[in-house]
Amino acid sequence: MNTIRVILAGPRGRMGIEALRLIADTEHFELVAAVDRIHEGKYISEIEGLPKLQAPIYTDIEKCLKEVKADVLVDLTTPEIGRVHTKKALEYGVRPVVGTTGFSEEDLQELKQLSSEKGIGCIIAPNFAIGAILMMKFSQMAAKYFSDVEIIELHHDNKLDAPSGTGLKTAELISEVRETKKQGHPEEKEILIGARGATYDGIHLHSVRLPGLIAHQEVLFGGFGESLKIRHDSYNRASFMSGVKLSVETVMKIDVLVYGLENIIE
Ligand SMILES: NC(=O)C1=CN([C@@H]2O[C@H](COP(=O)(O)OP(=O)(O)OC[C@H]3O[C@@H](n4cnc5c(N)ncnc54)[C@H](OP(=O)(O)O)[C@@H]3O)[C@@H](O)[C@H]2O)C=CC1
Ligand SMILES: O=C(O)C1=N[C@H](C(=O)O)C[C@H](O)C1
Repeated sequence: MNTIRVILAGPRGRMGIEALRLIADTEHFELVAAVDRIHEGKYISEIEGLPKLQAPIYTDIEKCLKEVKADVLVDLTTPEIGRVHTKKALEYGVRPVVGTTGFSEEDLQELKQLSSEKGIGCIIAPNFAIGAILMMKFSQMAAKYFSDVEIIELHHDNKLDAPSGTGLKTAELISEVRETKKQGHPEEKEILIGARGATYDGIHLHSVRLPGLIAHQEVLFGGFGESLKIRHDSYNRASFMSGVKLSVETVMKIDVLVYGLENIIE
């Protein structure tokens, strides 16, 4: 297999550190640079707690893309900077693999257009864990038979975006097949604003944030005298890494933007 040259944005983050380990442990991946908010001009190996990789750190994505020859940019940062990184990578012909969540519909449309104009592959994956992809697929299957559904996503309390990318993607997938309906009593009233959660196409989405959690989601379906619950739990961030690896390998073979690993894992 040819070596894939990777730039990683967000190397000191919870996901970034795990991604550095993945790159270090994968023979055909090479870390050629990292984009961080601080540590301009240093090497990853000089930063305490990070693997001993000899890759330079840049604080400016454009400078990095100009100076470093790379195939793929893996972005694990924040929506504000992640959208800039993704756009710049596409402009410089580097294929983005984006785990960062919180992009708007407009961001996705703009990036999709740029990717197709440039003919450069891009993967935006709200969740890299195989079990989470299956949870979303199974939920879409179930929604054909159960149109009453509520999503509860539970995350650690350092998460910036709500609902989670996974919760939103699940609602999108369900709404593709679900008969549109308003759930609950027609005269239902929220005594406390927000009690029924957010809604996407009439699907209620509830976000829980607690210390001790990592990433969890339940999709609850209700029918006549029965219910179905589909749950996924990530107990550590290593659970996302097989999906990151697959995405880095797959993005090299595509020339459009793919949103969601359910489109890759058949
Ligand atoms: N797709 C998936 O499967 C998963 C996606 N995620 C998503 O990945 C993203 C990162 O999550 P997580 O690792 O937990 O978050 P962290 O907050 O731990 O890491 C984010 C990192 O991005 C860095 N950062 C912020 N601004 C910039 C910038 N301007 N340039 C470069 N780096 C920057 C932060 O640096 P600093 O510390 O200095 O602020 C931090 O190191 C989130 O959007 C999250 O939702 C998370 C888990 C799984
Ligand atoms: O921030 C996180 O931690 C996670 N973010 C992603 C999301 O928003 O769905 C994926 C996973 O749930 C962990």
